[in-house]
Amino acid sequence: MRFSTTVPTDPDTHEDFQPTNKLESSGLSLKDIVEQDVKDNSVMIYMKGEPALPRCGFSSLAVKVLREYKVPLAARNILEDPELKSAVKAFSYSSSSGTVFVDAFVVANSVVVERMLEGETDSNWPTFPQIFIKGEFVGGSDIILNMHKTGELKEMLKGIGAADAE
Ligand SMILES: N[C@@H](CCC(=O)N[C@@H](CS)C(=O)NCC(=O)O)C(=O)O
Ligand code: FES
Repeated sequence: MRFSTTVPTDPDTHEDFQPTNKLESSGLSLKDIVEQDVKDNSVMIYMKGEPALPRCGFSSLAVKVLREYKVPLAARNILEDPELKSAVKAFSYSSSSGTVFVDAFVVANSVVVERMLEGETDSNWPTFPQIFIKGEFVGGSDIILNMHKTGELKEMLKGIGAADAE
C-alpha cells in the first residue's frame, strides 16, 4: 500500500487540501484541517505511523481492530507533525460530549482522569491513537477494542461504505 498519510482522495476536495503531512502549505489552519478530516471521513484515525506501518503497539492494535470491519480508514501520522498532534488533542476534546468523554477516559486511563478531576492536568485527551467515527470522537485503542468486543463498534460502523474498502 502506498502513502505516508492516507486520507482517501476526493475529487470535490479543495485542491490545496492535499492529505499529505505537508500541512503548512495547505493554507488552512491545523484546526480546520482536523475538522475537515473528521467531517470528510467516516473513520478517521490520528496515529503514530501509518496503517501499513504503525510505529506503536497502541496504534497498531487500533488499526487491526478497525480493519476487521472492512471500512475505509483515513489516517494521519502525528509523528510527522507535533503541531498537528496538539491540534488533534484540542479538537478531540472539543468534539466529544462531556459525559461520554469522561466515561471513555475512565476506561482508558484512570490515573489521568483522577489527575484531571483534581485539576492537575488539562482535560485534553492525552494519548494516541485518537479515533473519530462519523464525526464523533470515540477514543483510543483500548476503547475501540472494548467496543469491538461488546458489539458496539459493529453498530457504530453500520452503513459505512464497505465497497471502497481495500
Ligand atoms: N489508553 C490509551 C493508550 C495509548 C497511549 O498510552 N499512548 C501513549 C504512548 S504511544 C501516547 O500517545 N502518549 C503521548 C505521546 O506520545 O504524545 C489507548 O488505549 O489508546
Ligand atoms: S510509542 Fe511507545 S507506547 Fe506508543
